[in-house]
Amino acid sequence: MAGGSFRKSLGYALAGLAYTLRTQPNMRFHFGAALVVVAVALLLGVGVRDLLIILFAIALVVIAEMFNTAVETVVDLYTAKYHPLARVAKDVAAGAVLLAALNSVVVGLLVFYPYLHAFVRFWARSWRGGN
Ligand SMILES: Nc1ncnc2c1ncn2[C@@H]1O[C@H](COP(=O)(O)OP(=O)(O)OP(=O)(O)O)[C@@H](O)[C@H]1O
Repeated sequence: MAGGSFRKSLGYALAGLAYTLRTQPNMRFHFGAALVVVAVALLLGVGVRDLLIILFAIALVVIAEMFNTAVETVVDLYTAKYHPLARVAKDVAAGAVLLAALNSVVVGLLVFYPYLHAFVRFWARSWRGGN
C-alpha cells in the first residue's frame, strides 16, 4: 500500500539522520550551533526573510554532512586499503561540507552584523559614559 511504503521510506530516512547524528561528532556540533543561532535570531526578532536565509544555510550544512557520511561509508564498504580515488571521493565530499560551513558563517555575519554593530556601539557608549 502507498501509505505503508511512504511510512517505511520515512523510517529509512530518519534512520539515516539518526545514524549521522550518532556517529558524526561534526553533525552534533552543526545541530547544536544551529539551535543556538536560531534561538538568538528569534530572541533578536530578525525578519522572516533573514530567518529563512539562516535556515537555508543550516540545511545546506546538514545536507552536505549527510552526503559526506554517505560517501565515506560507501568508500569504506568498497575498500579498507589506501586508494587515490578513495581519497579523492572523501576529500571532495569533505570539501562540500567546508564550503557549506563557510557559507553559513558568512550568512551569520551578514544577518547579525546590524545587531552586533548596535550592541558594540551601545557597549562603547556606556563604557565611555562610565569613565
Ligand atoms: N581508503 C582510503 N584511501 C585513500 N585515502 C583515504 C582513504 N580513507 C580515508 N582517506 C583519506 O583520509 C581522510 C580522512 O578520511 P576519514 O574516512 O577518516 O574521514 P573523516 O573526515 O576523518 O571521517 P569522519 O567524518 O568520520 O571523522 C580522507 O579525506 C582521505 O583524504
